[in-house]
Amino acid sequence: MGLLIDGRWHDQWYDTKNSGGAFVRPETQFRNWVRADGSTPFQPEAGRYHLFVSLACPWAHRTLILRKLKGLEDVIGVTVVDPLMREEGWTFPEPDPITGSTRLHEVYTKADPTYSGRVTVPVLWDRKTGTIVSNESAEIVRMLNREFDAFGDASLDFYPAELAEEIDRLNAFVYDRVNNGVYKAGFATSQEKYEQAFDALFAALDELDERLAKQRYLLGNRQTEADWRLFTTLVRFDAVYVGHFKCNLRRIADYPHLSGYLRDLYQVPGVAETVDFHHIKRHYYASHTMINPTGVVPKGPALDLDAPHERGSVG
Ligand SMILES: N[C@@H](CCC(=O)N[C@@H](CS)C(=O)NCC(=O)O)C(=O)O
Repeated sequence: MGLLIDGRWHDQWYDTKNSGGAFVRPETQFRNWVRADGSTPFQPEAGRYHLFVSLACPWAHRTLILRKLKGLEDVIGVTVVDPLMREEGWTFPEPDPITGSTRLHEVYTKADPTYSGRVTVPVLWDRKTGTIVSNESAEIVRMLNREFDAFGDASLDFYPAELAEEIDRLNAFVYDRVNNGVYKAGFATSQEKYEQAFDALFAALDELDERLAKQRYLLGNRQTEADWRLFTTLVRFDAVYVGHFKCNLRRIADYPHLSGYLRDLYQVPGVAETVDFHHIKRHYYASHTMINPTGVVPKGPALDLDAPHERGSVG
């Protein structure tokens, strides 16, 4: 695992020395937008854009879910990286047909030969101009939700204007405490920073569980972007974060409402196809050798996400 400095790859892990043992996620750098109104150089077109994802990564997973639900599979192509992320960072099992790269950092230096920063998934690539439009999942999902409606299912809107403010507010809370919260717990190198992240995470899960006692989804009776952003962390939680990231006060299976809510979302047609537990477990347990030096991947836990969710009558 490493990063690019002036376009050159360096194998080096996150430095937590300057932050008292806390994991601090760096800002994403490619922040352009595909816009249907022509206000940017990136117009929506079928076959023009391509996603580079890891099936293990919760941030990339958001983009795969939106692509699936919005019916954009024939419009936007996908390349999946190898589950293991080691000395060379993310790599491709065979040279990527879109850019000819064997490692994701080559995709970054094709876009910007002097790029400095981490090489992360997801990446939204523009085949026409040979560059990265965005490597920020939160913004890619917004593009997929709205800007490709000429090609996908325009009747589905996961970020409706009347709920936008509330979605943004919940997203900020869920990002800090849950999505990034599990990483802050798992990547902390001091007891204190780990415990802070752990306490904040479980207080947030308790609050979300209570909220979901009264309503089927986070914003009421319709699925929104906020649900899919929470889902990708919940679905990894019992398989990986409980053990590997030491988030073990409770499992999602122990929460009366979050557990059914997770199954409810998992059973939305098409979503289960975006979930790959082999990639998920192998990536985390075998890539983070500073946390799990043997790289041995646990066989369990037994999960039954196809069990009845009984959420239809909530709210
Ligand atoms: N803010 C980014 C974060 C993406 C991210 O951190 N992805 C992880 C995989 S789960 C990654 O590629 N990490 C590689 C690294 O940090 O070197 C987003 O949401 O798109």
